[in-house]
Amino acid sequence: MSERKLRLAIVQMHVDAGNPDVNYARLRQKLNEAVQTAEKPDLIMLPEMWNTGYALEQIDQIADFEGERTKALLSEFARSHQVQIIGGSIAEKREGGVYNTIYAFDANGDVMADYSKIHLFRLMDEEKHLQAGDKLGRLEVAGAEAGMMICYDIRFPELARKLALGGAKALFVPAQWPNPRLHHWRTLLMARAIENQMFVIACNRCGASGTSTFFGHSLVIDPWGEIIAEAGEEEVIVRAEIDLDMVDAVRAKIPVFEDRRPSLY
Ligand SMILES: NC(=O)CCC(=O)C(=O)O
Repeated sequence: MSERKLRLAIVQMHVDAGNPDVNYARLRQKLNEAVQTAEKPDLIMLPEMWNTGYALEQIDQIADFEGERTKALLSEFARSHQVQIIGGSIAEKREGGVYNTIYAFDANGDVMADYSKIHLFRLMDEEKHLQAGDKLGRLEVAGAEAGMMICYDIRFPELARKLALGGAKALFVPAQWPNPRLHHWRTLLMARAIENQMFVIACNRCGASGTSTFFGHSLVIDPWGEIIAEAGEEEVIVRAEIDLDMVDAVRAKIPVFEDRRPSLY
């Protein structure tokens, strides 16, 4: 397989709000399922806040301290299976409060990047319980630049554009995006892919928590805006293969980045 190709395994799973022990056990099982294929994935991706769900009233007590429990599990799994992991996001407690943080691991189990959600979602009370991050999510996959955003972040096209201008060819988006906004989810993800001519790989949770239901529909979208893979509403490992060289081909065909007029806007 060429260096620019990536086999993806996207873990669309249920999350038990307020019950980290159940979620860590479920995740371990899902990771094992993700690598039980004839062709091993190069990269596994997880959904947003999979360790605690949106149990925000108790988040201070149950968030993972400095991500230690998560890093121990994901680093060991990445190393022993020689697979990269975009560790969804977790509720992470550190100095200053609780953050909604992605840790990404290379195939040696080392943390290659981290990103804490920078736009907190008021409709789910995030701003009352979480702290916003203050840096961009950049990493390298298959020898190419890539970016990370979390859920509500996709409503901010400037952020995806900034990552694309910085060289990102793929955007990873873990989410807990509930009903009834499936139309927004699919449309915004497709728009980010088309306008930035990049792959968008989005992992949503499924199942119900309290009065919220989550529709899943994890997606892999190519730089032309075509959907390569899409889940339904149930727990599933979505598998897809992408070739990052397609980004250069699409950008050459319609040279949006050359035609920009930043002096006017
Ligand atoms: N967890 C989130 O950020 C949810 C974002 C969302 O549902 C939206 O409509 O935006």
